[in-house]
Amino acid sequence: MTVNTQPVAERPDPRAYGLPVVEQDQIPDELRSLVDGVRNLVDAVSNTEADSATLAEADAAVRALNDRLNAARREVGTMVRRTMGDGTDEFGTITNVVAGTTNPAAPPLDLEHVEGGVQGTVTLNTTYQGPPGLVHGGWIAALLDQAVGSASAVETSPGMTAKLEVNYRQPTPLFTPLEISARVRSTERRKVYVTGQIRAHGQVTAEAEALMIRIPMDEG
Ligand SMILES: CCCCCCCC(=O)SCCNC(=O)CCNC(=O)[C@H](O)C(C)(C)COP(=O)(O)OP(=O)(O)OC[C@H]1O[C@@H](n2cnc3c(N)ncnc32)[C@H](O)[C@@H]1OP(=O)(O)O
Repeated sequence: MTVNTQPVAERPDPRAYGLPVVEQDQIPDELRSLVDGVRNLVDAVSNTEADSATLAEADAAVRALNDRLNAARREVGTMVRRTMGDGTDEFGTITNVVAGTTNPAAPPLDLEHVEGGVQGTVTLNTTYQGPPGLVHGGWIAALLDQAVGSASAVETSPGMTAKLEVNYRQPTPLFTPLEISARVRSTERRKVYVTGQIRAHGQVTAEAEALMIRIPMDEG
């Protein structure tokens, strides 16, 4: 049977779709620390003016580490279950490029469930730079896509983005706390209409209107 009612309280368990699931609180502290360290490493590499000898030494060390870490890899599609501050459970892809717990390319963004959707704060460094000192427009869209997807998932059930329209109202600055928020506005069968905003210093810098299509769920 296909679920056509909304909102739905139950979320599908990714294990039913053959995907491995890791509990967020079972991710080792050492891996969390490594992710943070590599995030800082990417920033350092992006901006370094170190001499050639230092660069060659760093290159050799990083290549050796790659070999050691690649010796044991997770399955593609591995999911992580996170319990938000209010007790709502959310499943996400563990390497999601915007909010994946183990992905150093993902900025440190934790979206929390609030009435009608989600919100969170993130500060971006030059890894996310587009124009000088400003966030790349593609990353602005990515942050909004994640926020509308997460809002739709926690307010209804997980889905895919069918449409995302972004309005870039003001330049979005680096090194500034950005408030990311999204709210579900309405639902119609599997269609979920969501809006999202990014604010810096209380001013909207970008906003989105999105259509999410909920994944059809078989109920036995
Ligand atoms: C916590 C997790 C957060 C994750 C956030 C990240 C989200 C993402 O980035 S997802 C990745 C980007 N998106 C994609 O790759 C999606 C690619 N597209 C697809 O897979 C499909 O087109 C998909 C799933 C959107 C819809 O396909 P399908 O499930 O077959 O839906 P379908 O049965 O055709 O349509 C269902 C309804 O949606 C409508 N619809 C579907 N696509 C669109 C569209 N693009 N525009 C308008 N309406 C649409 C249909 O008209 C239909 O409406 P109605 O109920 O009125 O008849």
